[in-house]
Amino acid sequence: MANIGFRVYENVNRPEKELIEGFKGIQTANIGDCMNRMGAINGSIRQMNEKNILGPAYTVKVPSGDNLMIFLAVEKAQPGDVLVIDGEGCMDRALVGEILAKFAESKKLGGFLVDGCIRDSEILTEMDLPIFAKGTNPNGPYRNGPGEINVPVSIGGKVIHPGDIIIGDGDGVIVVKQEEAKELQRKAHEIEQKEVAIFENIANGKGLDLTWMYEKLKQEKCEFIK
Ligand SMILES: O=C([O-])CC(=O)C(=O)O
Ligand SMILES: [Mg+2]
Repeated sequence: MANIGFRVYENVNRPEKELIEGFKGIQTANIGDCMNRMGAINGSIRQMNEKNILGPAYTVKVPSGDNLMIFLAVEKAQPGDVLVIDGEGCMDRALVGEILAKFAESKKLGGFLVDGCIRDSEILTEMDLPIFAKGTNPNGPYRNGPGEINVPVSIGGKVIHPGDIIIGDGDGVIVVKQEEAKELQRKAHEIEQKEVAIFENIANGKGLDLTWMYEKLKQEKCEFIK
């Protein structure tokens, strides 16, 4: 009988490195615009140290305030993997601190995305390892388990599967399925090009084309009052 709630799936279907690297330098906002503005996780999980995150999800599900399985996940993850930790959004104690972060950095992991809190934050914010979390709390975690590794997790309103591509910058985090990555990269580059033209027009004094806005106002019969 499977030990539901306390188990480790050891194999992860990771995307090719080149597929992941295709997102380098693309703003999350532009990727999100190619997903009908539906691709981001909740903004309560934010960048803690100005380091952008990019890599395949290595997921961990832990009970509120317990990090036993996070130690195992950091031990087992591969270089580049992003530790995606479903900590049930707990704000009452931290799940990751200096020890785990330095261990992860020594293993060249891709960073932490925590639906929960971190601590030792003055050190973590100085590190090169990308860290995204909901907040900080000096209360440490328990280390009792249970927990699951490489199961689908719920992070900020989105389901994240092991091997999904995690892309995060100062705006927040977008989650992309491997099979949709190539097309999104192409579309996001198109948006970048369009925006280059928009900014050129603004800079050259040509203003901003607001035809779409006036059409919308007309359609909704917006009233102008003198
Ligand atoms: O003690 C813990 O498990 C969390 C922590 O502060 C660290 O990783 O440094
Ligand atoms: Mg600590």
